[in-house]
Amino acid sequence: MSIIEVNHVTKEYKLGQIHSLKTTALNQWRRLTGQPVEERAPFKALDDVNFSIEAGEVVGIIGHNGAGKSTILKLLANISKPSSGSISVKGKVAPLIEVGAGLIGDLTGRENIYLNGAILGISKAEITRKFDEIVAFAELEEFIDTPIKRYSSGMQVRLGFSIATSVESDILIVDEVLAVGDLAFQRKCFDRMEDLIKRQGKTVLLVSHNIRQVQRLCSRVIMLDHGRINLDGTPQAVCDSFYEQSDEKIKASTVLAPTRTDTSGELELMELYFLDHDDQRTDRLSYNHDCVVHFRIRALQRLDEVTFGFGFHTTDFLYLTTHNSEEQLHISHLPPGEHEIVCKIARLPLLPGVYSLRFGVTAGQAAGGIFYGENLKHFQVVGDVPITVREGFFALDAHWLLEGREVAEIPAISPNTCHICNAVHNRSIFEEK
Ligand SMILES: Nc1ncnc2c1ncn2[C@@H]1O[C@H](COP(=O)(O)OP(=O)(O)OP(=O)(O)O)[C@@H](O)[C@H]1O
Repeated sequence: MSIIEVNHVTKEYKLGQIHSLKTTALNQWRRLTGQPVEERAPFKALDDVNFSIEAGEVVGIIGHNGAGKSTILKLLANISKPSSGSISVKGKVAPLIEVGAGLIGDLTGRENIYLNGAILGISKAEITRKFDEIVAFAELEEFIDTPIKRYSSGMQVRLGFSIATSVESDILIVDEVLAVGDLAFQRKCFDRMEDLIKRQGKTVLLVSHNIRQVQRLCSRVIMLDHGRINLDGTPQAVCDSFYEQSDEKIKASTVLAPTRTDTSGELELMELYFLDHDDQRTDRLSYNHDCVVHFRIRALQRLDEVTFGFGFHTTDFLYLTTHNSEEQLHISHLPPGEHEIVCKIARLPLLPGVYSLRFGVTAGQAAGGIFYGENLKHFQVVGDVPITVREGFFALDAHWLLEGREVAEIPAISPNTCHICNAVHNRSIFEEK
């Protein structure tokens, strides 16, 4: 029997109720002035959702903003009820869903720990036994007798996470809240979650926009799309598909993507484009094929000792690599006017996805450079990647050897002639004799 079962669950909200004050005032005004009052149809945050989870599974829930991720967690934590369908949860749930949820502002950290324990059905004796550990993990020793309303949101999350993960429970439900803490604390939470999962075999449901984190922690991932389950499968398959869909969305909106440039006024970037391996202008480059980046610039004055550089970054500004002309192209001076600079890239090693380009120019002694721009041009890398390459942004050109030889060259069974009976045995039989 599954530990969690979600059967045909639909959750409806009335859209107008989200901004209730504003909507009420607006409707009142319309009634007074004889205008039709806007009545909106109920909106389905979840639409006929079905899944079950076995004990010990670690399930990530991903999807775009408003896909229904938090709504599912709230239903499972019994914070809200489905409009139709049924949910069965067997076991004690420790939810960590909203910053400050379950904490009472006027009570101190100490009082909140006991209160939360009671809500989770934990005895006072157990809480007393775990108290120091909870406070130490949350790093709140100094503030434990301060009312929670004086805590920052990060401090509240630390306390909430520490309580939820210290008490005995069967199912841990964690929403995006972890992103609120500082990086060092996020790391600590991540390590604790790994420990709960790997050593204690706890059932965990995790909502996160941090797909890499989901991929690392989870054994299964559910992707939601407009309140429906779009995919349910292995982290690799579901996260890959999510990346592909996000890349497509980004690609579709890239024309309007803002560029970021900073120039001293000595140089202008006139044009920037790629040529593919067939010398065609394109924004679609092929993985593992040669390509060329063209930069057309205008020097507004004579420039001395010029170096060009460019790099690739992801659409969320993770810098991947840079290359500069310093060692290959010594430009002692560049006269005013237009110039064309070309950089040839051999066997583009970027894995399929959407990326963007940055470009910079330094001249003379100017420490900060005379031109720098990023997000200048989006491009897509397409192509088939060998199954040896699984994740990340680059494919290494690498080869495996077994005892100094390419594995493929060694026959599965190596025949040897037996010196006793003259028959051909495979190597292991021969060696045993
Ligand atoms: N209390 C509510 N009243 C009305 N609508 C709501 C309420 N809670 C959520 N919704 C709506 O339901 C939809 C799903 O919301 P939910 O918070 O589950 O999305 P999510 O996938 O967690 O999004 P995000 O990634 O932005 O946190 C959204 O359109 C949201 O506006």
